[in-house]
Amino acid sequence: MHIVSLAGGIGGARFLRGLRATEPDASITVIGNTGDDITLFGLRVCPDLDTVMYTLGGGIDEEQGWGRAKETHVVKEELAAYGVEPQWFGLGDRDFATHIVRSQMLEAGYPLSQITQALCTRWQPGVRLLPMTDDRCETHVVIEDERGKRAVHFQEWWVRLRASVPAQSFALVGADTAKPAPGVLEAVAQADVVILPPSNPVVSIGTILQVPGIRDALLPKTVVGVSPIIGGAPVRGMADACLTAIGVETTAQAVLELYGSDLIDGWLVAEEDHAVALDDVRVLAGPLLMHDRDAAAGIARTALDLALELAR
Ligand SMILES: O=c1nc2n(C[C@H](O)[C@H](O)[C@H](O)CO)c3cc(O)ccc3cc-2c(=O)[nH]1
Repeated sequence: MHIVSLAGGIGGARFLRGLRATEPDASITVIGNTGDDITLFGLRVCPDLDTVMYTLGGGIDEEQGWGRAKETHVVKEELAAYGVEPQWFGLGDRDFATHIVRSQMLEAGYPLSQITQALCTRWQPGVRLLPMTDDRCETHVVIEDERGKRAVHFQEWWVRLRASVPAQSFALVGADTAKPAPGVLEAVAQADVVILPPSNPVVSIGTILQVPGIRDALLPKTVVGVSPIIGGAPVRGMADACLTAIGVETTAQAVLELYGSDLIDGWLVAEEDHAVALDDVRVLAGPLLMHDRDAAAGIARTALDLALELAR
């Protein structure tokens, strides 16, 4: 069986760990969000690809959900001692090594997809991890603060500002000319089913769907999504701030409508959202909180079973 999944960071990675556990013999291709990528200190950082890679590879800081386990921060402290900005983004020493390898390979001319494959040789995530695109494509956020109306990089809004300044809009800079990375459209064409984890519907899944060609390739497929919203609040993260910015309510119903019934065939919601309904979409209610690995595997199992049933 071949499963394709789209994924952002922490929620997507934990869901994928559950998917891999519940269906260990399946071939799973993960199309990762690279809209969060940022260049810092001359190094290319790909937070969502790394979160998936470390989580599935056993190297993640489990409590934090991102970055490396047993991390130290000597380089960060040394950079701060030189007064080098930004100091609001926490790169650890072990994590720095990943960004150094990636940046060296980019400098040598390798595309991000091949670099990600090379990094995964070490981590053996048990899935094929592909960036959504090899092209540079970054999410910027239009905000208005005491410095006026301006666009900041997504990470500045997310990490430094903690989404406290309302986003007026998001712009995926480079999206118009971006192409899906090699292997992305082929994997989708070969997929038996497609699963959308409970990742951020705007700046993770929504970003991947903006890469020209990806959404269209998914339309004829059986796609099951797991709602990232439970009872009017995000399962984790600040998805509500992102949804509000694009004029969408923070409800499982509104996110389903945002994705659209042309894309979604099955929609998994929490018990309290059992009333969610949309023509041509099979809605299933069940436990949706990923308390631990078993819970994540259970949710992934339900999503996969629904997808397999709908694909029949
Ligand atoms: O809240 C934070 N999130 C950090 N994240 C998470 C990241 O900003 C976001 O959660 C994702 O981009 C959203 O999916 C990191 C992820 C990495 O791979 C590497 C470094 C960081 C650093 C931070 C950080 O300092 N603060």
